[in-house]
Amino acid sequence: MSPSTSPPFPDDVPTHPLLIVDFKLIEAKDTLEIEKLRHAATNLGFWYLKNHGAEELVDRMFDLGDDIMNLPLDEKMEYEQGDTGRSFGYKASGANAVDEDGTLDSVEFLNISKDDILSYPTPTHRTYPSIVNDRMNSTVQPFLGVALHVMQVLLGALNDLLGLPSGTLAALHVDGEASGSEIKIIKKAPQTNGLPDDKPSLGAHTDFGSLSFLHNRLGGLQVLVQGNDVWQYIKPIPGHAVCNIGDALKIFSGGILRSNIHRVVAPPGEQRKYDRWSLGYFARPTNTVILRALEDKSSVIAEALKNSSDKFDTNTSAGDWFARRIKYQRINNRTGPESWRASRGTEFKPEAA
Ligand SMILES: O=C(O)CCC(=O)C(=O)O
Ligand SMILES: [Fe+2]
Repeated sequence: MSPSTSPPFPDDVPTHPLLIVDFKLIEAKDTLEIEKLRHAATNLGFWYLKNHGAEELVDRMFDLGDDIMNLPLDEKMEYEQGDTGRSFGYKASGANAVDEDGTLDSVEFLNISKDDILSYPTPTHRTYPSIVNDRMNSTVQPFLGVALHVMQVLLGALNDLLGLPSGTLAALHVDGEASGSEIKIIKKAPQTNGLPDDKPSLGAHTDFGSLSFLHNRLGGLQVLVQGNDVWQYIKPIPGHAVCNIGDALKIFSGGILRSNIHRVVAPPGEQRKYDRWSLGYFARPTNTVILRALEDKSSVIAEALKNSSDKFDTNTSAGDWFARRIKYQRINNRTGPESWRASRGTEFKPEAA
């Protein structure tokens, strides 16, 4: 699993270079670094983040993931997320569609709710395998602590870039108010089902929430850059997280921030023979927050809306938006291509469906 024991990322596949943002400089309110963040968040909506302070905890979370995924399937299935649009818990490989034809996904993951971690040992939403509980204090809570700090600093910087009154975005993401925020540990075993390597193991999507903080060791994550019809890999760089903007921030910002489409395929080259792990923290707004542009709070956003045909007013709460997207990816809820369309977010273009 560690970078030293798996083959290097090949140099003959299409990759997309991301800007590297230094977290410590953002924290110190360095003007040039904040400009770099502005560029990344408004153009591709993806960037590398270095000096985030989570690296050692990420390794411990991957060890936890390994122990969880090695549990017998029937034990993991006791914690299955179900078909009602709930995200927290276990999802077996093949439980979701990756496209409108209903092709099955090939990743398994465990999602652990921020609310459940903060309220532990009292569950807010649900319980988890005992391996998670056993490492709650030593590993899960410390990782969440770093992730929440990173999110709070980045949300603060984006808040100011959008010309919002101080604390506006923070007030939409309050710890202790129920939300879809979660840690996600994903395993993709080497492809054995004869599917070609470029068949997505996790279908093309935009992220559902506000900001994502992603860690991976092997390649497989790809972005589709606007104006380009070739999917490009994001090459993992040791010690660097990948951050990206999700639908909620795109909508709050009236489209100023970009929520870009991405997917996961088999790792490239020799890496394809190895298990691929990824770990994410997904920050999402409080469930009751309505997803609409914050034009009444920022002249910058109001101005962006004037020049846009989209009014960014979904009339939907963050909780409902999130549940809908989860629910209609589930293969058990599939009636036809319309189910996949019902699971789409801001990336949805009828002509591309
Ligand atoms: O595994 C990855 O690298 C990306 C996962 C992802 O995009 C997601 O879970 O939303
Ligand atoms: Fe994603």
